[in-house]
Amino acid sequence: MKSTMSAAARDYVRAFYRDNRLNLAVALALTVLDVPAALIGSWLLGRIIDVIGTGDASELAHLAVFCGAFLLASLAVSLGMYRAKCAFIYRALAQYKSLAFERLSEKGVRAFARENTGSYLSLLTNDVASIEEGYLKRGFLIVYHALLLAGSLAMMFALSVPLTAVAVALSAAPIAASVAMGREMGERERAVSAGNERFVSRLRDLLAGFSVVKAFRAEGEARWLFAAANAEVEALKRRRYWWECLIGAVSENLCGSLLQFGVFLAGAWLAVTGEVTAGTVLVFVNLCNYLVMPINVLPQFLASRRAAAGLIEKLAEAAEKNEARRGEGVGRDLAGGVVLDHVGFAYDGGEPVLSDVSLELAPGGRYALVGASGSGKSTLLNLLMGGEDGYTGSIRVGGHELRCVDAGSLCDLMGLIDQQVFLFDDTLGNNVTMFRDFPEAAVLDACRRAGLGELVAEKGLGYACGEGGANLSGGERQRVSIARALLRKTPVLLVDEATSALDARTASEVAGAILDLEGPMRLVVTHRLEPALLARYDEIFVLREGRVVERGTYAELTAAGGYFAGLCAVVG
Ligand SMILES: Nc1ncnc2c1ncn2[C@@H]1O[C@H](COP(=O)(O)OP(=O)(O)OP(=O)(O)O)[C@@H](O)[C@H]1O
Repeated sequence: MKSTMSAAARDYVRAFYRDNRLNLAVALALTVLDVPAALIGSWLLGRIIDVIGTGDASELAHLAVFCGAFLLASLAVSLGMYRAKCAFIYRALAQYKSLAFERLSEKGVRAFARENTGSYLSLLTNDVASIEEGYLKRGFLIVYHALLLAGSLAMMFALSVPLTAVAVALSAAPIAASVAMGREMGERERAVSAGNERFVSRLRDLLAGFSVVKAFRAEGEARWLFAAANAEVEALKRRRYWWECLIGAVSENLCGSLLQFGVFLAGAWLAVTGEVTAGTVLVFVNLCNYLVMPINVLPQFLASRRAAAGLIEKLAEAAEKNEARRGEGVGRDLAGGVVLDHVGFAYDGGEPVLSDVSLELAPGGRYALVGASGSGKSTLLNLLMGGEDGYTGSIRVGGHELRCVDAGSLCDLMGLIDQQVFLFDDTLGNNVTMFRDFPEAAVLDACRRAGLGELVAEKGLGYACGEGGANLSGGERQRVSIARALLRKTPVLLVDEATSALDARTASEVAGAILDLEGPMRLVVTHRLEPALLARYDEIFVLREGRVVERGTYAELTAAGGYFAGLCAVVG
């Protein structure tokens, strides 16, 4: 199984064993010891029957003492085994999930824009539960049952060769049936994983969009969407469970009844002819259970383990997709500024969203990007954030072509104040610092400049923001995003309609605060065409259907009386 795994998937398997080999070794050693315990139990039953036949009371007393000691010893072995297994399995899972999250957090920014986060939720919840059951727990059970099968056969062989031959012959058909059916199990397990992924995606959307659903009175439709996803995943689980039961029933009926009756009858005949004792027949009948069980479960367990290995592979593939780009580092002085030269861009081979865009943005400069809705403003900011590589022309950042710049270095350069603000269900302070260490004075200063001064003075940095920032107003949420960007002090600040949720006065104050900043180059997308603010930009770029149709200072553009002047007239 290991050889078919990719190198990336093997990394995840290695995460199970990191600093966990001692737990594994103890668990395996005690699993191995548990096998003779089961076989000795069968042997004891046979001995007791034979002693009854001889009527030797003192031998029976010895056996009773031995039985007591044996039960205590096997209990100790079992408890030790379970404890070591628990220690191994749950450490392995914690390490596996940590590695998965570490790899996901290293992905490029475009990964989270383009991929379905529902699939990651499923990979880290449902699939982890399948890996726990199918890969880790069943791994031990496979060892146990394989040894039990081998040990039972060896013991049978030692007790009676002809009776062992009968048992093996009667096991052949059910083994073949069980192996053949086990293959289908893997398919069904994978189908359940894919169904879980779709279910989690749908549920996440319905819960995240709950307010929209309510506002639209679309509860009935939401229930229908949920019901469809729910029914699909449960139907897939039903198919999987049915197959599991079918394998069990076929193996148990074919193997269990046929084997036990067959061996019992053949053993009785050998006992009548004096070849074996009655005790030996009883031991055989009991050992048949240890043949039936492994034949019943081993193909299933091996199939589940293969299916679970497939889930590890799936996670490895998902984590590798859209990996953050490693490339050239760019100095924070941003020598040469940001230069776009005849840039064009289209989403997924569609119509061009940007065409022939050429801009020069100097370090420390103030630039505004204006244009009607859908003219490509956000797309342009997204390109500068490294969100898409498929542009034509050239974008040079500090002298380096953007698509060759290291993703981490680009993040250090670019701060984004976005339209949509994500807030953690945590304190105001942690939401501003994003859990990183900053001097408190710097945090307070950023809050004050972002217009959060009053809130912080009244409620403090420890104020709980609530889920998604539910305890803050829309404007306060946006100010948190502005405070974050101010605190990071990146050389470039990209601002996408950051003041849209603020009232006119606060919006002007916040936009003014961004313009007042010393140091960063600012590119501000704005629909607010306030003359007092627009007059403060070094240059305004006017986008129309993806093209820069006008550029200049506010005074120049208004004097020209073109498209920009028209936009100002409409908005004003
Ligand atoms: N991820 C995407 N995939 C496909 N098309 C997209 C995507 N994002 C935006 N578009 C399309 O690209 C065009 C430009 O969108 P963009 O968001 O850049 O415009 P905008 O000027 O920022 O608009 P607004 O002012 O309304 O925010 C639109 O036609 C939009 O539908």
